[in-house]
Amino acid sequence: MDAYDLFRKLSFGAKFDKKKYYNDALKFQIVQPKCVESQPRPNENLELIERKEIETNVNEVSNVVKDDEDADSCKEEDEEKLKLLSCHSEALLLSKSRKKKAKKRSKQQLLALEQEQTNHFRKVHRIYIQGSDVSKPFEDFSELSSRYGMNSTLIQNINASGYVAPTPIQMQAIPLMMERREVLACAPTGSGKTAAFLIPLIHCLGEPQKKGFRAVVVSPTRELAQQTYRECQKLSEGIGLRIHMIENVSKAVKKFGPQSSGNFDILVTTPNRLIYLLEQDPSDINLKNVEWLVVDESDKLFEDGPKGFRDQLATIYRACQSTQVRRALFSATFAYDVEQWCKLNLDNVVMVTVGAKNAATDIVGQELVFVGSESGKLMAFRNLLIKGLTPPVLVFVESKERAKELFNELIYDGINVDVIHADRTQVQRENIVKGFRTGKIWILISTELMGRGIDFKGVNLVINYDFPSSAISYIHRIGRTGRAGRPGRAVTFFTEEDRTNLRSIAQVMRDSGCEVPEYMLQMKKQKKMGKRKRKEVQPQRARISTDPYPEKRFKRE
Ligand SMILES: Nc1ncnc2c1ncn2[C@@H]1O[C@H](COP(=O)(O)OP(=O)(O)OP(=O)(O)O)[C@@H](O)[C@H]1O
Repeated sequence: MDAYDLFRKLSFGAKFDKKKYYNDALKFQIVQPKCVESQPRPNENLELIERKEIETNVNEVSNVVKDDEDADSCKEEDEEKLKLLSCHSEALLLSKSRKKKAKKRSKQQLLALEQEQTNHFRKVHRIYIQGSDVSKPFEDFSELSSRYGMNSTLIQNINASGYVAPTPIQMQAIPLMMERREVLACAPTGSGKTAAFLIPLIHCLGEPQKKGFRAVVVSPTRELAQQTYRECQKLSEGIGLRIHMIENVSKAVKKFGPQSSGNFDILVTTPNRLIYLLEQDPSDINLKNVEWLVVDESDKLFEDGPKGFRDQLATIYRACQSTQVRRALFSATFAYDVEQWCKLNLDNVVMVTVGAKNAATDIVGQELVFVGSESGKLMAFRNLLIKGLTPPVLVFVESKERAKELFNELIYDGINVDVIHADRTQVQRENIVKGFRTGKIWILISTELMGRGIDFKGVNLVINYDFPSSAISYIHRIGRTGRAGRPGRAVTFFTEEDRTNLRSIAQVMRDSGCEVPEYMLQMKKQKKMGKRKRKEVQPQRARISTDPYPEKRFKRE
């Protein structure tokens, strides 16, 4: 290859200003010589013949030289070719890697865009998360079949329950549990937490099996366990899973003990009954195949002391020995202890919070009413009755004694009222709950027993006859109204003696958009106290009575 060839190859595709560089282009044979229309001049022919002769001579000489140089020039030619080839392959590689990078960049951009959309979606629904690789929330129940292959019967059951769209906690907690992630979830009262854990649980268990219990749901009260049991039955209808409660411990030994068939899948229980069976020697219930352990009202169950379940919960955890066990904790209120425990003990836990932590649901209109004294409470209550109340109404008092006292006062007013507390028999409690649900009972007086988790549809009004002992208790009590998006109302009586908790409850009210007098928020903050001390600070309330000496203080046994 000569210099001309090489130049032609290297300049292939390049554009020259052929007018400006005509002579050079001609020299390198990039353009054809312009045709001369005129005849050659007479001397020109001679010149041409001479030039041709000279050229032939030169060619001959150069051919001789060329023969000698052939070997060398071939080598050079090869090298040039190789250079060109390597240039070409390098260019190819470069364009390939550029394409790859562009593809990667566009994939990253797509992922970033998707993440931005997900973040926006969470922001709109006030879903806050903590944890790594958090599953994408979903918007529509039908997505569960396309994303997770959810059983169509389960989807039908969800629709049959009247759940048109998922609530925010369901949007985020369901995908997490479907992907078998351990979860600590905190969402407002009445926001559908029960279905948020039951739906993925039913999906994950799949077909019924004969391996004994594969899921355990722990609730703090029997009433709540019964309610969860019913919801679980409703959602798993037609799937065949066997759901049980521990009705009677001696029957439970036969049903679930070592000699049993193992023909059961989900257990919904309070801690005490389960502990009784676990602590028999040998144990009367086997939890070694448990795949899901759900703790409802987790902050309550984590409380220690005589009313707390912390020790029982620890025993239940130990009994669920499978390395495959996944745990999920749900509550409307958040406790620092629970969060720390989850961070330490759960596997790559995801924490989900909907709305502000420890906030009252904002669809409940809340009022604080100063009633002066205990006798003032009864008057204020009767005033509300005179103005007209729309049942069902739930009234909270501090203790079972006070529940009985108020009941005895109201029963003579000819009101359709009943009372529920721990001294009533199981059958009585069940009948009362049923009566209140079906509208037979209009006003139900209760202790803290009904404060958490109970879902009475359409409770119009909650009256805190006795001031709640903490902001947490207030949030749960007033959360019995304003559920599943329906509006509600809560009236809280207070006296001079209730100033200890007034500030924190006023703050909860302000945070959920209610008006409260400024002085309440300016009151001195209470120091953190131990349980025993808090009990001592609880006001000694006068007996609820219209007898001649209602203000007489006395100590109840
Ligand atoms: N997606 C949904 N659409 C409409 N209603 C729903 C949906 N999910 C649940 N519900 C209904 O909302 C009500 C409250 O649900 P649930 O009892 O689970 O609330 P919760 O968050 O557990 O409240 P709490 O903290 O008081 O225990 C129930 O009546 C339930 O049937």
